[in-house]
Amino acid sequence: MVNLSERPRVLVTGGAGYVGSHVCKALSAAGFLPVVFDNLSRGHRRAVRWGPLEVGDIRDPAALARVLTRHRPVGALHFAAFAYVGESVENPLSYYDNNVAGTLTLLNALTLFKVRALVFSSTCAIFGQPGTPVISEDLPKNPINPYGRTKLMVEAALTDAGEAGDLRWVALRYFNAAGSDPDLEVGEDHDPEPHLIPRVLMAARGRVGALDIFGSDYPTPDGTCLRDYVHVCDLADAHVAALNRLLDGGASGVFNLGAERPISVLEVIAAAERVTGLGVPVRQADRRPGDPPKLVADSARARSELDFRPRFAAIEEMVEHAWRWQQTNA
Ligand SMILES: NC(=O)c1ccc[n+]([C@@H]2O[C@H](COP(=O)([O-])OP(=O)(O)OC[C@H]3O[C@@H](n4cnc5c(N)ncnc54)[C@H](O)[C@@H]3O)[C@@H](O)[C@H]2O)c1
Ligand SMILES: O=c1ccn([C@@H]2O[C@H](COP(=O)(O)OP(=O)(O)O[C@H]3O[C@H](CO)[C@@H](O)[C@H](O)[C@H]3O)[C@@H](O)[C@H]2O)c(=O)[nH]1
Repeated sequence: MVNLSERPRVLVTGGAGYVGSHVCKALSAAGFLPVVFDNLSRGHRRAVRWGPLEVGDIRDPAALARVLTRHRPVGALHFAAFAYVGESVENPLSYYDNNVAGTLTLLNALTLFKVRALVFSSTCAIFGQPGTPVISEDLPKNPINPYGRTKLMVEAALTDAGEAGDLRWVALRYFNAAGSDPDLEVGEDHDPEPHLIPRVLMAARGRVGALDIFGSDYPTPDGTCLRDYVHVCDLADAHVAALNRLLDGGASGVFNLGAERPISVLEVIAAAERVTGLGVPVRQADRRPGDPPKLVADSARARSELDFRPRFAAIEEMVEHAWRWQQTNA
């Protein structure tokens, strides 16, 4: 029997949230003890299942110092942030405060406690609308919403801090996280829920009214936005690989993580209708400010350096796992 307290501890900010909770499960399976640090503003106590929960805010240096003193982690994974494109356009200062100022406070605490390995949740929203068929790491970064700008600022801070000191870091730029744990131990649980796939499923079940399709006049084949939906469990595996790379002495780096397929809003709706056997009521709506028409990853670098090979690349699998989770939990 493995003694949990002897496992190497890793700090997981935002580990009570959607992506963070799935990563905690993968970290635990890989032999780590995830110590979740979360203010529960958007996460859930019940999603913290594989290690202790420390309730606190990344903008609070004293709370961070207490947790780092108590647990002495070998590395950190940083998910805590606000993460909604539309909300960031409406309330940008809260995004700069939480995502930029909060991360700087965390970085100072990690430096003080000599935690030198950090995996950061970045996003494809840092690119803006590059206009190329797929997005590789080195394309120009011109974010078109405050959310993307906050994440790009953090990448700049990490680059500079890494060059000036001992910090080694990996920024994982996810495209659209989707699906949920097929064992149904954790899932996507936001209130209110802004994301497309859960909202489509809620509309199918009659839990919300008709689904608003934000824009039908984009320069895309069916006029709706194209996104690259990537299964949250595949993202979780990439985090474990990135952490191990850093703990093994590997170099800092940035990686784009997607399933490398463009899927439109209408295609998500069609997949949901196939999976559920239900019709999804829809309504044409205006474009949502801040939305680029198309975001699709080139994940070749992650494939070669992190052995990133999505297990659940089909949109139907992502929708099916999200559907099973919703039916049992919401
Ligand atoms: N979901 C996606 O498609 C996606 C895509 C790209 C990047 N990301 C990034 O991944 C990370 C996780 O996203 P998510 O979808 O799981 O979001 P989420 O809202 O489900 O999880 C974020 C967690 O962080 C916590 N948190 C927020 N501010 C905090 C603070 N100041 N102090 C402590 N805890 C705080 C919340 O309570 C929540 O549990 C975010 O950094 C997000 O920007 C997400
Ligand atoms: O009710 C809805 C909800 C969404 N959409 C559209 O569906 C697409 C996907 O939207 P959503 O699920 O809200 O995801 P994004 O706005 O693409 O943002 C997610 O994906 C980004 C990467 O693309 C991450 O950085 C963000 O954290 C994450 O929230 C977009 O074109 C939206 O306009 C609708 O048409 N109707």
